[in-house]
Amino acid sequence: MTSTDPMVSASSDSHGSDDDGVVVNFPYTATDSSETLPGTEVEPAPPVVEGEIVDEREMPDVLPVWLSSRESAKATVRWAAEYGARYVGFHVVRTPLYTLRIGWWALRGVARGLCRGAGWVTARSDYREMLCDAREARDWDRVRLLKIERAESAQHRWKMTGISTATLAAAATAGVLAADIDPTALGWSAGLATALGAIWLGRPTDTPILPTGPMMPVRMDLSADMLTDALRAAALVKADATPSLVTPIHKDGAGWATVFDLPRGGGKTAADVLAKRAVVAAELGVDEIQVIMSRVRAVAGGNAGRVSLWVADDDPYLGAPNPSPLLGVEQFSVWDPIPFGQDARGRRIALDIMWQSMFFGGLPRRGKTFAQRIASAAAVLDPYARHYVADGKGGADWMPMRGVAHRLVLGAEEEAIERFVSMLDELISEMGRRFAVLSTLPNSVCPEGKLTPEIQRRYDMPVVFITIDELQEYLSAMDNATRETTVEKLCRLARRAPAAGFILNAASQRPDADSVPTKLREIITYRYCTQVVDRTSSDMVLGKGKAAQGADASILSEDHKGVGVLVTGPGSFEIVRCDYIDVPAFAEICQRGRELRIKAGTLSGDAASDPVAAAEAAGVNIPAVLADVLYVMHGTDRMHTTTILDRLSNVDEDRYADYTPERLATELENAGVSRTGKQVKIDGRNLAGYRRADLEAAVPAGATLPTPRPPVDETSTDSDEVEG
Ligand SMILES: Nc1ncnc2c1ncn2[C@@H]1O[C@H](COP(=O)(O)OP(=O)(O)OP(=O)(O)O)[C@@H](O)[C@H]1O
Repeated sequence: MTSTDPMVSASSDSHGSDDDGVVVNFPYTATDSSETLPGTEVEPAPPVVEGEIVDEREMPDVLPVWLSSRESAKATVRWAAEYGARYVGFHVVRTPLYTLRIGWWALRGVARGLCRGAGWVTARSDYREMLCDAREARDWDRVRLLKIERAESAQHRWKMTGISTATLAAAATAGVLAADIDPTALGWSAGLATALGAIWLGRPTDTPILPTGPMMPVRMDLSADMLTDALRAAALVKADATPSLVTPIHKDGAGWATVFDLPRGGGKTAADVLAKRAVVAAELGVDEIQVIMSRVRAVAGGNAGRVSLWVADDDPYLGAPNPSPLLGVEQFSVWDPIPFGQDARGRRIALDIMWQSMFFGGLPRRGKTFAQRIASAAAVLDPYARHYVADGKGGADWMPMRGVAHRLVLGAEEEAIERFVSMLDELISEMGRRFAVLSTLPNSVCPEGKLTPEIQRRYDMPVVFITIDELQEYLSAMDNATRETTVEKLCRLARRAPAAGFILNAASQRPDADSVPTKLREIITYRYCTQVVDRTSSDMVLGKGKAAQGADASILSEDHKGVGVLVTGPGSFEIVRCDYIDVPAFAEICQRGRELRIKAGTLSGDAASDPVAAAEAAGVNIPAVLADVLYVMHGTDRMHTTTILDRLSNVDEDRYADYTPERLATELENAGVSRTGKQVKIDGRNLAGYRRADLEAAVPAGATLPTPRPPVDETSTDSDEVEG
């Protein structure tokens, strides 16, 4: 997978039990992958660098490990600088304590110096000891001899002391007179020398002058012993065995990295290590979110017992949101990888979405919709992508799509469900038409039986982007039979339609079997899960057995907004911090997408006839309540007031929660709406409500709808059996 946009230098890592095609997190392994990961951009890994070689087949490199890449060198220098600053700060704070301690040493040194005075004390104690010994032995000759020697040596010491003192005094005087040395400076120097000498004499021999203390700038310092202990505690390595470090443990970015082999004879595999991430993390004294592990496969020189480990200094998924690179892009092609987010080390993850389908799940308010919107936003910037959008909640999340979506279905009431189902039918018809056309094309034009960018334009087959948010709202509101056929239709769209240029992008909140039908999930190729409560829920979104392989979204916390586990293949996954596109930014992207479509003549369907989108594009000011009511009435000619109020609350609870029918009527009247009738009949029920035409009539003049594009041959066939 390649990126055409230089901004999108994408990569994807894997921690799975079989990292097909992704770069393992350890940057010193060249290609830790066995095959190309479908859809994730692989950043070319730096060459293998071995510090202390365990593998005899490889020669040691000249440079140390930390100099093997610019990132590693920069990280090490940054770490050293931070360490240095902490070290200095640590001692500066303790300066008063050091002053007191050194003062005490000096006093003690002076006392010792005075007492011992150039060996007098020692000489006297030695003499006494020898004299005692001689007396005890009644060796009177020796006693006499010692006394004579003592007198002589005392004479000698006095003489030497006198000579030394006289010499020092003469030298000082000569220095002062001849060399014009300032006597004060001399005095200070002598004082300083004396003080230093005293400190030296008074210092306890077992105490260093500057103590070492707990001043590491990072929260985690990985050592070989710590790693071995952790693996032993996790029962991955026996008590008498040790893992072999393939690369030495070293600082790598905001963490510590190594590649290690499990010892033979222990009966454990790299997959066992990945499955015990939480235990390894606990034993290392960090959160499991900080432990990034992956297998190193044979293609990268690895084996079934080789693990690449990176332990982050801190939680790598927190911090200010990362704005999406799409915000600054004028136009985008869905045939290119979509910038999606970043991995733990800040490396870009891009998704190649052609021929894929996507599913997003997880607990509410963790960033599911935001993540789902990234792919849709990229496709909005492609004027040759046609959007079908269904939002079961009918909130404000997808409101900006009104200006670009060929079909837009909001809410999950009975009538909305009907429109949702007919949208799926329309898509399946279109899929059939496309396969019928593709099957007639010569091999030279359609070599793989799939859509190509050329076929896309020549045969009017825009890439179809199907966004379904809050899928559970639709499925849970349906009767069993309808649910079953709907799931079947979705499965057909996810399984067959990608070859015809259909990309399904669905999201569901509740990770249960009804909301995430297993047979649909298993067909979907990319699955993304934000925080969930347990491993079972995580598996519900990501696939059976994924948590056991390490792809476990229950390790995420409430603070991990916009962070999720992305599964991109049978054995590949990554924890991704998604790029950030909020609703205003998404609205700008949709505005741009609309302009691109008008220019390319591809604006179609609902968006082409939406008066509010046209007015907004023309810069005409529309009262917010009028725009919002028209939005919630999207696709319907009339609506009961109660339904409008419910839907308005979904769009903006703060604004509309207190609205009563009377208040709504007043606000709309103030916005220029004149009702041709106050009652509307829907499904035989005649209640207070509004007609869409009355509201549209109130949209200020000046909003011109774009010229409709030339009619497209909509001939469709129900046959979708011609596979790509
Ligand atoms: N990539 C991100 N970076 C930082 N914060 C984010 C990111 N994505 C989402 N958030 C934050 O998380 C909040 C919830 O996001 P979102 O609406 O997508 O949640 P959700 O899971 O779809 O919730 P629900 O199921 O209720 O619709 C957002 O309002 C935003 O503040």
